[in-house]
Amino acid sequence: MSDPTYALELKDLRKSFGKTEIIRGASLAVKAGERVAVIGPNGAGKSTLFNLISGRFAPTSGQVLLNGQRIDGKKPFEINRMGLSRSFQITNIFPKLSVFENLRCGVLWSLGYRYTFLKFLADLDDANERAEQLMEMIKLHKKRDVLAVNLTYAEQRALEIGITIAGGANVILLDEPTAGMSKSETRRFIELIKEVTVGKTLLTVEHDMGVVFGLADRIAVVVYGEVIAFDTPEAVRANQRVQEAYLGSHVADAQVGAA
Ligand SMILES: Nc1ncnc2c1ncn2[C@@H]1O[C@H](COP(=O)(O)OP(=O)(O)OP(=O)(O)O)[C@@H](O)[C@H]1O
Repeated sequence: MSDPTYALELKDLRKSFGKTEIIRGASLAVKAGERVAVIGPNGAGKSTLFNLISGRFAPTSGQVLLNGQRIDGKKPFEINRMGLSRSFQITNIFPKLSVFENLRCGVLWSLGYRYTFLKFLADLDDANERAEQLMEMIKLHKKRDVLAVNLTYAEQRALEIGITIAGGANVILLDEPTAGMSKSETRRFIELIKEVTVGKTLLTVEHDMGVVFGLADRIAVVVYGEVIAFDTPEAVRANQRVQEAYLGSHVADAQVGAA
């Protein structure tokens, strides 16, 4: 039976590419409103998990449930309309449109096939209003008419988050949201992510341990295609199996030390 108290559930999820099994029975149950960081060594399968959740890949077996409903095997846009939105490491903003226009496109796109042309005209006011609200939330209201191409890198990432949340999805997937940012930009950005995802369920793939410990209520540790631990940052830090499998590496030690 599915449990709608979980915003997102993975049940014995498996994915093979050719003969190689990359995701090997991953299970995870994320409560509504939780912020979860997915960590693990390079090649552990974090991006593949995100691709399975967002519908880019269909699993070989197992289930993915969004708010208690099966979504495995559905198309990305169907999953999006059911309430899950993903932003990519590769930016998906329109460079030649302004901040406002980018957000409005995000809002209108999320309305999808649900409206006819007449309804579209009626919705336009709502979409404008929602785009203005989003602009305030991501603190780009002073850049309203600036073309996205002319924003700083950090501003572009903020815009991308605005587009990701534009449709009002309640489960948000962010792939390395602070990649490429300076330390001070990263600190500000973590606060921004926290603010704009209040009341939503957040999953991030993250390499930066400072971000992980600053953002996550719980951490899912993926090693060799399985979730070997899912617990609070403190408990994960103290977990023997995690230390052996992942945090024991020199690089991770240095990262955790810096956190
Ligand atoms: N489309 C694909 N076809 C074949 N193999 C793939 C495909 N996508 C991923 N893989 C393989 O699956 C494994 C896991 O990759 P994945 O990108 O999910 O790991 P990751 O944990 O996100 O790694 P990183 O931290 O380096 O981004 C890798 O060995 C990768 O080569």
